[in-house]
Amino acid sequence: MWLGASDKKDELSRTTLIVSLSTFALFCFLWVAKQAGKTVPPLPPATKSEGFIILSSSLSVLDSQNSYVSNTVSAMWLGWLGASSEKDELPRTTLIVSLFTFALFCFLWVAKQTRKTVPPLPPGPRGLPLVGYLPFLGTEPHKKFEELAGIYGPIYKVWLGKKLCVVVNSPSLVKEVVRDQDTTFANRDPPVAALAATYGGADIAFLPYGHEWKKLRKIFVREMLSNASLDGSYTLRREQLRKGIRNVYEKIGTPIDVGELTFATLINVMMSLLWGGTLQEDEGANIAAEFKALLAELMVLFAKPNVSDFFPALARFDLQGIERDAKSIFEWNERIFDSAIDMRLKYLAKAKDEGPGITEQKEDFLQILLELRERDDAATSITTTQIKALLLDVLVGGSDTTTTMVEWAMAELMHHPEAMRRVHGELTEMVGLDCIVEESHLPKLNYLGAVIKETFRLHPALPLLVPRSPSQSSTIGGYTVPKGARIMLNVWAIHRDPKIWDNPLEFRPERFLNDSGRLDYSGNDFNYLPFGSGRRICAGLPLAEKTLKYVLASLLHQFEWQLPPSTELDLSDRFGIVTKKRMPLIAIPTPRLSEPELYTK
Ligand code: HEM
Repeated sequence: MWLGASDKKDELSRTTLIVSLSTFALFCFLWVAKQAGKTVPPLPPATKSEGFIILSSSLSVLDSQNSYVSNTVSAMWLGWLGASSEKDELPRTTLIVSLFTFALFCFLWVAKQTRKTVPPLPPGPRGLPLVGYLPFLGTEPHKKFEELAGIYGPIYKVWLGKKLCVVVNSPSLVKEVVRDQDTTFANRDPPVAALAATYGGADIAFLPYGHEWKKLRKIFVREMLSNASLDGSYTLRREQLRKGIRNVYEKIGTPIDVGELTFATLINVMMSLLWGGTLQEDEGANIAAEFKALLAELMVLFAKPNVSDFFPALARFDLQGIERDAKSIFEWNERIFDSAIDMRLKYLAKAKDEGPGITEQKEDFLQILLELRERDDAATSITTTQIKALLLDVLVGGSDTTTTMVEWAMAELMHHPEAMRRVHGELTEMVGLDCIVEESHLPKLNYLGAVIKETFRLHPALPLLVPRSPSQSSTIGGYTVPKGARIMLNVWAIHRDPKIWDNPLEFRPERFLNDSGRLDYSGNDFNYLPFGSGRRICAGLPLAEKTLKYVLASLLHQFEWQLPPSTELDLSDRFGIVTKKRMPLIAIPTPRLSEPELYTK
């Protein structure tokens, strides 16, 4: 079959084989003819060249059952090859040529087989020399990637400058990445700006998979965000949220930027979880305002396409100054963290002098982390840099994402009055209009839960998750994914795939009501992945889930929200590290609750 095949790639090795076989046949013919015309010659003196030894020993193996014949034949070969008779010249040359050609054939065949076992790179659009597909990506890469999925299928590649990106668009291939080969794909591919702003990538989000990442993640999930720790910090969250609600109440009847209000509230919530009341009231307020500006700037920097990321050879020139700006944010950040740590240490020293009891109220994240720093055990103790990296993960991971989702959910509800009525109905029934929402109410708010899930489906905050990178060359969907490539899991396309979702572009929370909880945030169903999946799934998920529902339930329970007169609701988005509403949601609150005191509690 192979000899008759017309595959051009096989042509060279086929020709080589044919030449080698025919030369060998010619040699056999000449040798037999020669043997027929003479008697067996006496044994010549052995000439010990390497080739003779190999040849003789291989013949011995072939004929190991008859050592006499074997010895005789090998002796003949040795003698014949070593002889200098002119009569032997032709068959000898023929043998050498045939052996050489045969070896060449074997070499080509093995090379071809090796090539065959390495699958090709995924298909993908052709780009321009040097810049690849960068000029065609536009300002909405998530939509462009969705469009390309329609053309190239469940996996494709794009070259962005010198960076090979592989985009995975189907649940079954996402599963190959985050479940079947999760360890291999558990590295990140941090952009230059992220490295500059996160202690060189020393935080959970950007550390490569390995011991340090596992240690920090364990501390984050088991110590900082454990159920006990979250329950214990409820009063901190409640206090900050109540402050936010009071703020809204003071502006009743006037247009409010919902995103701005939520962001400010969440920064306060996160800072309170980080270091509680360490900072004085007005100092805390100043720092919260500074952080707000800092994070907003950081998000802009992270979202900017950076030449240094696409052309690593140019990174040291920092052509756009992005690394420089990220470093200056980092320094600012560093000062705030240092001062909070310093104040806490002074407080602890004072507490030690003044006797026990005073430290008990401070079970915030900073306290947990400082206690870990004091441990002698290298496996669990952490450095000051790691403390700051973890604090940063809470602030960066927790504020912009959650704010974005509050804004989207509010906007979708205002766009779908029937869904808004249902949410209000549920809140009235489960909480009542004579008291305020507490976290204990949240599990009962099923419809609001479905609204949030549907919002995540239509508007995933990170539509391509946080890119991963394989630690070794691997195969996904039958294609090679080389070590170090950037892997983007296209949650945006999966959440909008009509083969998976009925009328995917419609906002229909009901689709999550009757799924018996199958579609949750755990990342086990690869059709629905707003928080990612596998080892690298969002580390802040328990806090995110709680905070988002708590903030939304409170804003919706206590107020009706209307658009300002003669404005229209805009539901378009703007791609970024977190993909948000293009236009801020501006809405006018009016009170829903019976007693004004309920707003100032
Ligand atoms: C609505 C809110 C949030 C959303 C939508 C969100 C989404 C995500 C996503 C998609 C990832 C990447 C997962 C992957 O690669 O598979 C991620 C990672 C991460 N998130 Fe969140 N997140 C949210 C809130 C939070 C909060 C509140 C925190 C911290 C308290 C947080 C901390 C982190 C960290 C540390 C990582 C990196 C995990 C790792 O690489 O191991 N996130 N998040």
